[in-house]
Amino acid sequence: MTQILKIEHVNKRFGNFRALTDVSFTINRGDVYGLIGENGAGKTTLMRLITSLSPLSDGKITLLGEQAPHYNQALKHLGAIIENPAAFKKLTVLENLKISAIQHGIEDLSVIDETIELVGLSEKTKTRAGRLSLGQRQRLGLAIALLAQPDFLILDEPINGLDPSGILAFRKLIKKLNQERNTTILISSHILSELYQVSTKFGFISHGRFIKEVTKEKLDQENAAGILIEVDDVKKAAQILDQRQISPFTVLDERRILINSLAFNTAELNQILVTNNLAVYNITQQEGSLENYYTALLQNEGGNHD
Ligand SMILES: Nc1ncnc2c1ncn2[C@@H]1O[C@H](COP(=O)(O)OP(=O)(O)OP(=O)(O)O)[C@@H](O)[C@H]1O
Repeated sequence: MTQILKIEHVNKRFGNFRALTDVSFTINRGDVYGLIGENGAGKTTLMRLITSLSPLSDGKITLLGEQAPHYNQALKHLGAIIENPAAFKKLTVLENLKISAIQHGIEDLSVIDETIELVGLSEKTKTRAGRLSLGQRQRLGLAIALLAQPDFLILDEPINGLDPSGILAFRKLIKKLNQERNTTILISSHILSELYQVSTKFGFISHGRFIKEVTKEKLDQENAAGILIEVDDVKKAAQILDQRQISPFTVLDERRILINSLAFNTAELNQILVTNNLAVYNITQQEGSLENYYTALLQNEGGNHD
C-alpha cells in the first residue's frame, strides 16, 4: 500500500497554546480519510501544516515522499480547500479557473469545462465569484482544487453551505474521484452522517491530540445496531444489565447506555429497569451511527486531556 501522507509526532504551538500535541497517523493511497473533531480540535491547523501554509513546531510530515515544509514536487500533486475557498471575487468563475490553470501550467484548457461540469457550475461560468452563493463558492473552490487532477485532495469542511442536492452531488463526486481517478482524500466535516457516507477510514482528534483511528469496516463492527436506553442513573442501570447478563453494552454518557445487540426485548428491558427503581426516559432500537460512535469515544476519553 503506497503511503501518501505520514504525520509523525507533530506538535504545533501558538505562543504558549498547544494546538496540536504529538499527532501521528498515516494516509495511504486510495483512502478517503475523514478527520473528526470538535470546534478548535486542531483539524484546520493540521491541514495548514500539511500544505505548508504554517510551520511545524516539531515533528515530521512526509507528503508524497517529500518532507514539509521543503516540498519540491509534492504540492503539484495536491489540491486543497482550507478555510475559505480561494477565488478572486471580481473575476468570473471561468476567469478564476483560467488563472488557476495557468498557475498549474495546464495547457489543455478543455479540462476547465470538464471540471466546471464536474462540480455543477455550468450555469455560472460568467458570474463573478463575489456574486456566487456560499454553496456555489464552495463548488468553485472545489473546481480550483480539482483542476490539476491532484493525487491527493485536502478538503476542510467542504460541505458547509451546500444545499441537499449539492451535498448529494458532492458525495457522488468524492466517490467518483476516489474510485475512478484513485484520488486520495483527507476531509473534515461536522456533518458526520455525510462524512460516514464518503469515508473509508476515520481519524478522531480532540483538544489537539489524535485519539483514535478506525476503518469504516471496523467502525461498522464496533458500532453495530443496538438498543439505546436513557435512564436517570446509568451506573445503577449498568450494574443491573451486568447482573442480568445483558451484554455487551456501552455507557455513552451520564444518561445513555447502548446495548450492542437487538436481541433483547425492549418491553422486558423496561420492566427490569423500572422494577429496580430506575426512571426510564427512553428505550429505542437504533441503527449504529458515526455520531454515536464519536459520542461514546469522547465519553471514554473524558478527562484524559489537559
Ligand atoms: N494563528 C493562531 N494563533 C493562535 N491560536 C490559533 C491560531 N490558529 C488556530 N489557533 C487555535 O488552535 C486551535 C485549533 O484551531 P483549528 O482551527 O485547527 O480547529 P478546528 O479543529 O479546525 O476547529 P473548527 O471545527 O472549529 O474549524 C483553536 O483553539 C484555535 O483557537
